[in-house]
This record gives sequence, structure tokens and C-alpha cells, in this order.
Amino acid sequence: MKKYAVIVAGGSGKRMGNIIPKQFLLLKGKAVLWYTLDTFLRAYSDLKIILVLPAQHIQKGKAIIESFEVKDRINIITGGDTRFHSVQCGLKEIKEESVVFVHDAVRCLVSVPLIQRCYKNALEHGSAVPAVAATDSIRIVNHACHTVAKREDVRIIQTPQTFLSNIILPAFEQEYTDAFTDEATVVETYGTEIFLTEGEYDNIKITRPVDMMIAERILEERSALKQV
Ligand SMILES: Nc1ccn([C@@H]2O[C@H](COP(=O)(O)OP(=O)(O)OP(=O)(O)O)[C@@H](O)[C@H]2O)c(=O)n1
Ligand SMILES: C[C@](O)(CO)[C@H](O)COP(=O)(O)O
Repeated sequence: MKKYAVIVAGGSGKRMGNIIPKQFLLLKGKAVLWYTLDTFLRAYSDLKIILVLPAQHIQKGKAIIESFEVKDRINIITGGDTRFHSVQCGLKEIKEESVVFVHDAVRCLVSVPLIQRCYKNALEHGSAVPAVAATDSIRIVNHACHTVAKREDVRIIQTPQTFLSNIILPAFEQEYTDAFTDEATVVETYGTEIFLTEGEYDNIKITRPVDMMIAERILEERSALKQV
């Protein structure tokens, strides 16, 4: 089956508080976005990437993809005002039956095995959304009241959220609501059940400055392991 990865890098990174959006910040000398692209390119040699960038940072993205020998597998497009709209812009480029990965550019520690598991599960179940069990206690807050949630019932949702194209493409023709925080919510609202697959604790979303430190440490561990 044909494979497309829509890598969304169209955000401005307000919570990171840096003038440069976090997807372009450097980890061990390479941009956060570089690691994400590299892992997807290595996962499948026939996978094509649709890279969604902010209009004002297209040149930065072009400079990053120049370092890949297989840069012809990456197509750059401009994103929208919200993550949903950036994903929607990316999906418009897909014209053939395929398996579609949607991934946050800032989840730069995604692994090849996770991408491949999502692909296999999506082929079998129509979708594959990576999730990990919560490791903190969880409370539901409603104004001044709060109640404890059963931790065993909670999952933390990650990307790459992966779908057969005939499931995700029509779902993204719906009108946007702010309940659409990821692809799973969009597809579910359209009426299709989601299949959860095991995610990875390393697959963090770089959101705040501390996440850059954690990511750098994990990359160091990974390169030390490679040298053994
Ligand atoms: N209009 C947007 C907003 C977000 N994203 C992408 O969606 C992913 C996850 O979003 P998030 O972590 O919220 O990124 P930002 O929107 O950049 O961060 P913040 O909410 O702190 O501003 C990121 O790779 C981000 O670049 C996007 O492509 N287009
Ligand atoms: C898609 C996502 O990464 C799944 O956990 C998450 O919903 C993105 O949230 P954000 O607030 O747009 O970063």
C-alpha cells in the first residue's frame, strides 16, 4: 500500500517561549524537525512526506531538507491557523489510496518500530493511534469541584496517528470545532471507531523548555547505545 506521512510543523511554539518555533531549535546540532524527517524516511523507503510549515519559515524548512539525499520524497506546503487546519492542508495533497500517518514534527524521538506498528495496525483495523498508560494520578476538574479518575482507565495519546486514506480524508472535510485536538477526535466525530496501539514513553512532544533537555538526554543515550 502507498504511504504518506503528513508531518505538521506549522506551529509557532508559544509555550516554548522562543522567538524561533521549537521545530527549528537544535538538539545535538540538528533541528528537532530533522530527527522526525530522518526517522520517517528510514521507516519505509517508499514513504512520501508532506511537510507542513509556517508561511514565514518555508526557507528554514527547505534548508533542513537539503541535508537529505532523498529530499525528492519530501513535499513542502504551507500550514493553517490551527493544527487541524495544517493537517487539512497536508491531506489535500493526497490523491491516491494509501496509509496516511499524521505526526507532530515536534515528536522528534518517534521510532521506526512505532511507525511500522502503526502501519500494520492501520492496515488491519483501519486506524492506529498510539497511546501509553498514565503514570501520574489523574483528577477531573469541573469549576471548583474535582474527582479522582481511575488511572487504569486513562491513556495518553501520541502521534503518528495512522489511517487508511478512505477513513481520514472524508473526516477532514468536516467543519472545525475546538474539540478537534488530534486526528482521532476528528475521525471519531465523523463516526468511525479508533484502534489504539501501544505508544512509547520516549515519544514525547516537545512543548516546554524542559522537554528539550529530556530529548537531548534521550538522544545521547541512543547514540551511546549505538556505539556499544
Ligand atoms: N497551526 C499549527 C499549530 C501546530 N502545528 C504543529 O502541530 C504540532 C503539535 O502542536 P503544538 O505542540 O501545540 O505546537 P505549537 O502550536 O507550535 O505550540 P504552542 O501551542 O505552544 O504554540 C507541532 O509540530 C506544530 O508545529 C501546525 O502544524 N500548525
Ligand atoms: C496530537 C497530540 O500530540 C496528541 O497528543 C496533541 O493533541 C497535540 O496537542 P497540542 O496542544 O496541539 O500540542
